[in-house]
Amino acid sequence: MEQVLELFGNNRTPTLDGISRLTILSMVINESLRLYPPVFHITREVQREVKLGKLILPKEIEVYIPNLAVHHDPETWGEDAHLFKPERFADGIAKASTAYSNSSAAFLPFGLGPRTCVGINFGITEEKIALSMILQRHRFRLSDKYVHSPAHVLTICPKHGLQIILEEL
Ligand code: HEM
Repeated sequence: MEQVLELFGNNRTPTLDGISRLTILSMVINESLRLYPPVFHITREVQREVKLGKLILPKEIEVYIPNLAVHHDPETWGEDAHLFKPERFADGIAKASTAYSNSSAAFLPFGLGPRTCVGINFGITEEKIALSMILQRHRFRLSDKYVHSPAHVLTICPKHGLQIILEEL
C-alpha cells in the first residue's frame, strides 16, 4: 500500500511508468500465481519421437504439464514451498526458483514457449491497475467468514468466495 501511495497518491490515475515500479505488488501477484495458478495444467502434443532426459516420448501422445505441482515442489522452491512468501520473488522470477534448482522454467502460470499466454502483459497490468486503485483509498483484510478452500471450477478459485473487509483510508 505504501508503494502505491508513494507513486500515485490517493487520487492520481496509475500510469504505465508507475505500474512498472510497483515491485512489491509484482512480488505479491507472482506469489499468488505460484500458489494458485488459475490454469493449473497445460498440455502439449508430441509431434515426433523425442528424448526428454531419461524418457523417450513417442509421437502423437499428449504430455500433461502440471504447473500446480511444479509450483509446489519443495525441491525447486524450498521446504517452505507451501507458504505465501512474496519476498522469494524479490530478485525476479528466475532467482526465486533457481535458489534451489537450475530451472528458470519452474514458474509457469502463463505457460511457456511459443504458445505462452498472449494476455500475460494485459492481465498483469490490469490486475496492478485494479489493485492500485483499491489501495489508493482502502485498506483490506480477509473476513473471519473466509474459509480457505481453493477449488478447481474451470480455473482455480475460492470455493466459498472471497469475503474481505474494506476500510476507507
Ligand atoms: C491471470 C490471467 C491469465 C492466466 C493465468 C492465463 C494462463 C494461460 C495459460 C496457462 C495458457 C496456456 C499457455 C501454454 O500452453 O503454454 C494461456 C493461453 C492463452 N491465453 Fe491466457 N491467461 C490469463 C489471461 C489471459 C488474458 C487476459 C487473455 C486475453 C486478453 C489471454 C489469452 C490467451 C490466449 C489467446 C491463449 C492461447 C495462446 C496460444 O495457444 O497461442 N489470457 N493462458
